[in-house]
Amino acid sequence: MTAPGVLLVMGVSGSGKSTVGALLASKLGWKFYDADDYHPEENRVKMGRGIPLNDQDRIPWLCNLHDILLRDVASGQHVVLACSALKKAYRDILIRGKDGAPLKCDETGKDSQPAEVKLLVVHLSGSFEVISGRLLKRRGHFMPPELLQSQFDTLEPPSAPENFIQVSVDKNISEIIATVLETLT
Ligand SMILES: Nc1ncnc2c1ncn2[C@@H]1O[C@H](COP(=O)(O)OP(=O)(O)O)[C@@H](O)[C@H]1O
Ligand SMILES: O=C(O)[C@H](O)[C@@H](O)[C@H](O)[C@H](O)COP(=O)(O)O
Repeated sequence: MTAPGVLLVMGVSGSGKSTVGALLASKLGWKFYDADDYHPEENRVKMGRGIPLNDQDRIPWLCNLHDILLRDVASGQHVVLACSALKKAYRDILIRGKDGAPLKCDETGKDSQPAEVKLLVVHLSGSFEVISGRLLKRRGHFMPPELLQSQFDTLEPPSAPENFIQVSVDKNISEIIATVLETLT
């Protein structure tokens, strides 16, 4: 497979995005972003109070991430992004920004290309039981485990024509990493 500009590691809270994403970035020598680090304070406070985010809360956050990805990809930087990206519309924003794919003109203004991010989505998929068990053991994180049901309710697993693979969280971390790396080669 031609390497995508960006590997998006997505899934509900506790599915392993941060752990898997950071390891993949380190193995690949790619830059790593954890989308959690880009939430505005009000989103963190809201989640910390046990209130799920809504589209209004998430869209500006995703637009900001799209801009960061586009900037990196344009400079030839490959990136791994760990981000919940629960809905297809959210993944579309990561790829194209909020308003679809604006045309990016070259200096002469003659040729243009869509300002899209080429994404391979890695969906870490698992049961409520397995993931809630992991969240209950996780310490020092702002996301309360009680919000997990809302994450499952919101989740739209990727499907064709999205460019994606689904990997079970029942595998151990090394197996997950190996599966993703095999897909990339
Ligand atoms: N495949 C796995 N097998 C066992 N434990 C895992 C696996 N993936 C993640 N974990 C553990 O589950 C917890 C949640 O993982 P984390 O990477 O924080 O998830 P997320 O970023 O999706 O919220 C962490 O304690 C992590 O060590
Ligand atoms: O879209 C969302 O509702 C948020 O992104 C939400 O998913 C949250 O940020 C993380 O799930 C918490 O962090 P972890 O995913 O690391 O638990």
